[in-house]
Amino acid sequence: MYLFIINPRSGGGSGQRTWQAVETLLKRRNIAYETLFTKSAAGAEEAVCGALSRHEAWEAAVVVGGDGTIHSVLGALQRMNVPLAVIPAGSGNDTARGFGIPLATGAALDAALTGRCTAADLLSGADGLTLTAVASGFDAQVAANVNASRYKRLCNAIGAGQLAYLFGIVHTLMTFKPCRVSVACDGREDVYETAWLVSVCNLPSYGGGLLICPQAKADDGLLDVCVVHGCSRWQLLRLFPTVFKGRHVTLPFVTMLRGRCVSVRFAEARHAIGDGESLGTGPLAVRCEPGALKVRFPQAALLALPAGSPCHASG
Ligand SMILES: Nc1ncnc2c1ncn2[C@@H]1O[C@H](COP(=O)(O)OP(=O)(O)OP(=O)(O)O)[C@@H](O)[C@H]1O
Repeated sequence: MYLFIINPRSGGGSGQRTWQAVETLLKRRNIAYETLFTKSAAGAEEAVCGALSRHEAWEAAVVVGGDGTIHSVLGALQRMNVPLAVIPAGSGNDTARGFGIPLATGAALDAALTGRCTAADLLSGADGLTLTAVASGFDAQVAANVNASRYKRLCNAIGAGQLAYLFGIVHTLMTFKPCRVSVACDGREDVYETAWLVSVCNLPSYGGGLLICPQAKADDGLLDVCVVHGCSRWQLLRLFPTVFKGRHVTLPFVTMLRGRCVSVRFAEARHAIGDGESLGTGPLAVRCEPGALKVRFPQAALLALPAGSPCHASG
């Protein structure tokens, strides 16, 4: 039995359209499933636990949505020990990218139904669990500015949601000020006087494919950290195109770290996001929870994730 968790609003309405396509395929293939439509992140965990308690043997809980929707159900899936599968329907879909899950609906459904499982790490902190990355500073401010903007609604209305983030980057670049940050990684503390951003990653990308920590692996028991500091606005702007290929990591104003426990303390209040969702403006302390979540991924992605094993029903 599969539980489909659907956020119709994700991807500006793509969740609803994607579910309609999935439903047709499931009926055609005679697959047994239940559905849970969630209206907001608040209460999603409880609703998922309630739905999962009704049966013993779940093959997987399949999220039809984006990274934010996945974020809202991580605690429930970990608690109920049910594998996560994903049909990407968000705007970023970095969880899917990180596990080699295709963005095309039919192929993603195949992976959900016939894929293998890996025991993926999670980031755990005071604000709960995160699967992709916790980002603080400039990137999180871009997200906050875009979400509060009029241009986001305008761009979504004309079907150009990604354009809003380009506006957001330019808007934030003009107003954001770097400041001192202290980053402690497994007990070793470093201070950066003019830091733009600190990203703590479990998967390589966020923001719709920005390879901020290209070496991050979901199942290595470690968190990868990227600190951008000591550069001008102009240098930061020029850094962006290089992040699509992960080539920024060798730049002199980029420091990469790796560890199990990471804390980040900016000298001034700075926004933070986990899986793209707001975590407020306080200091961060996150640790890696190795192998905390089973995730289904396609057979074809086995080379990238060698720890794959057959998925077993859970209860
Ligand atoms: N379980 C949920 N059900 C309904 N709405 C949710 C749920 N979890 C989060 N949300 C809200 O829906 C918004 C959009 O969902 P989601 O983040 O999945 O899609 P997206 O933002 O389009 O894609 P992505 O996160 O991949 O960039 C979230 O920002 C959040 O406000």
